[in-house]
Amino acid sequence: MADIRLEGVAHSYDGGRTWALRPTTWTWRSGRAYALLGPSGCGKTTLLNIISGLLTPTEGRVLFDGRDVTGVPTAGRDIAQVFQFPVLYEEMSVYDNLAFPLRNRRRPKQEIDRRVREVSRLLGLDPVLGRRSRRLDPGRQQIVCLGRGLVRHEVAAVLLDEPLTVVDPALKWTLRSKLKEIHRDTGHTLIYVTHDQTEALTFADEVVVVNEGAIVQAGEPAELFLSPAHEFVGHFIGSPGMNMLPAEIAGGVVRVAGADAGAALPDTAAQAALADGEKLPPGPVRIGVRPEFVELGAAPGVPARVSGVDRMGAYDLVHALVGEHPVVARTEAGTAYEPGAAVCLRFPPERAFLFRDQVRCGSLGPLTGKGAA
Ligand SMILES: Nc1ncnc2c1ncn2[C@@H]1O[C@H](COP(=O)(O)OP(=O)(O)OP(=O)(O)O)[C@@H](O)[C@H]1O
Repeated sequence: MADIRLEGVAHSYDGGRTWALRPTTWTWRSGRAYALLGPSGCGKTTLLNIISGLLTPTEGRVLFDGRDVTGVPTAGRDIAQVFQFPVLYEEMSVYDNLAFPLRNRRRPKQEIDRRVREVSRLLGLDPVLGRRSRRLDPGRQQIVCLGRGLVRHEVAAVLLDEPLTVVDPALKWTLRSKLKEIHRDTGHTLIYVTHDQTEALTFADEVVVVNEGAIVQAGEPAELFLSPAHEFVGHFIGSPGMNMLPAEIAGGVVRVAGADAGAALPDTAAQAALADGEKLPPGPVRIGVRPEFVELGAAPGVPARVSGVDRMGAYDLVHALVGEHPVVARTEAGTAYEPGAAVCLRFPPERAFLFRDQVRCGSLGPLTGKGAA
């Protein structure tokens, strides 16, 4: 296993006209389980193929434990890769497919047998160990591919590119928890590519969110949910995603639709650019607040009108309009709000953030003195 470092890595497929991956510096730390999360076409596979050596980046360097491997092909990198669709030796038995990476490296027979049986047991492959791979359905074949990717202890990393696409939805949950179990057992560095937030959040120690060829934030699942650093993370994670409301900072106070929503507190990064005690500059911002944290009630607050209620069973989603801007609040099931009702919205200080040019610059603080709720 190794720390895998990307230094200023960027990639263009068309001679620099467009960039599938914009200059990226990032370290994948040895032994951690990462999810690489982002929408289709954002550059996830490009990034993965640069790590595995299937692709040489247009710019930058790839380092494995400090060793420059930028020009080293896949075979010289000691990487295991599992693709979206099964790639197996179809005429070989499941046992032989699992044993293949170990035999290839001339591991002792006993060790091979022990590892194959461990992985087989964890992935539920024992009943089909002797069967030819082509006789299995595609879902089972993909599980064999997973096993083959995980069978070696000493790989630099295991890269998984949407590996559960062909697997039955009911089995996905089981397999994800098996993957975690195998990860705990082997301590592999895992990088798991997905565009599915549930898959990413339930699997990874750390989720790396990519959008338009750039890493926009990385963190533990709770951090991405509770403290998004970029509007994209707010939208993409959560269901429904974060509300974004246009607002204005004036005299250190954030105003929305004529009401004071809270004090404008700069983030640490924004604070560093400001003189001691200086406030966030006046002007337009967007308030980001998750539906889970929007409070509905009587004045004071930001005036809104209820436009609809979705009864979800376990909870309700109350849709409201602030002027013409939609806001969703998640409430307990059986809320009494009806479409057309006037309501006031409050955004808890520690749960509402301020964004400029999509990047977080601050948060909403409690109002003191005049205008305080
Ligand atoms: N071989 C290629 N030649 C030209 N353009 C490519 C090639 N592979 C990918 N691209 C483009 O690069 C961008 C990033 O693609 P990439 O496959 O890395 O994204 P992704 O996030 O993995 O998407 P998906 O989830 O759909 O697989 C996209 O605009 C894609 O069209």
